[in-house]
Amino acid sequence: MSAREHDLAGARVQFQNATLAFGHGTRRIETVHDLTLDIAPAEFFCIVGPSGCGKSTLLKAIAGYHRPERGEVLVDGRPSKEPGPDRGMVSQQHTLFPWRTALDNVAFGPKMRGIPAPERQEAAARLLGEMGLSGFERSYPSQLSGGMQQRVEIARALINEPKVLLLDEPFSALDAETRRVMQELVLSIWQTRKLTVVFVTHDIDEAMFLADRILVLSRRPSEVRADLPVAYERPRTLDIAASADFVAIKRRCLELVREGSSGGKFALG
Ligand SMILES: Nc1ncnc2c1ncn2[C@@H]1O[C@H](COP(=O)(O)OP(=O)(O)OP(=O)(O)O)[C@@H](O)[C@H]1O
Repeated sequence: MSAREHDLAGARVQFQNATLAFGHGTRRIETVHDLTLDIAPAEFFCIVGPSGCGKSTLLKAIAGYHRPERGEVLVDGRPSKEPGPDRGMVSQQHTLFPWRTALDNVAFGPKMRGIPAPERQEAAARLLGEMGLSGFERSYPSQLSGGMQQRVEIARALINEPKVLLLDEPFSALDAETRRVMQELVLSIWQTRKLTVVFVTHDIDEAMFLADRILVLSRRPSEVRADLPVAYERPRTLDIAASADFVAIKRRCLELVREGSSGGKFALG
């Protein structure tokens, strides 16, 4: 691995006894309680759990938008105190500037960092090509489908050469077919760039298709219900998905999330 490749490879993400909360006193809402977690460099890590348990807050803590009340959130050993280009985030909401073209949206980060126009535009065009959007550089977000807008969002995160890609239910608004294509795209980005990916989803099938590991969280204030390795080769074909072990992991995930949603007790050993 060259020095540059080493520079670009994924970062280690760690939570050390981290408690995440909003507000104070009687208005305090604790989302995540005393979480200790180690996500390896270049791991594809999925988080599932009941609605409102704090999955997005976890991603925001890694991104540096939310500081832990107690404990630490570390990226390559350094506390994540503020957002930075080493952590790119894509969510379900569209956050593209509607008045900028796809190219200018993607080139916006480098523009803010003072990268000259020809260089940033060339990099943005290259990434849009990689996302399958050649020919749409001059299109505005309103002229693109939901899936195409998400491709632009991903390109906008990738142009900063992040070591960690944070994806917050990025495909939940897309139809099943587009969603499957986008999942393949994210896998290919991850495999090519060796990034660490932290992916939040409500969809266990999506997590099973993508993840090296699945973290199942309980209801708020959430704690870890299970941390399940999904050690299957990719692509995960129908044969793999139908195997008894694979189905058993999926079933366990589903039961844990359902119990979490209804407040039931942890029943599986
Ligand atoms: N800025 C904020 N101020 C106060 N409370 C907040 C804030 N952001 C989130 N919360 C609360 O924290 C809790 C966790 O929210 P979060 O969005 O992290 O959950 P989630 O698991 O991602 O939910 P969902 O699956 O529904 O997207 C919720 O109860 C939410 O109302």
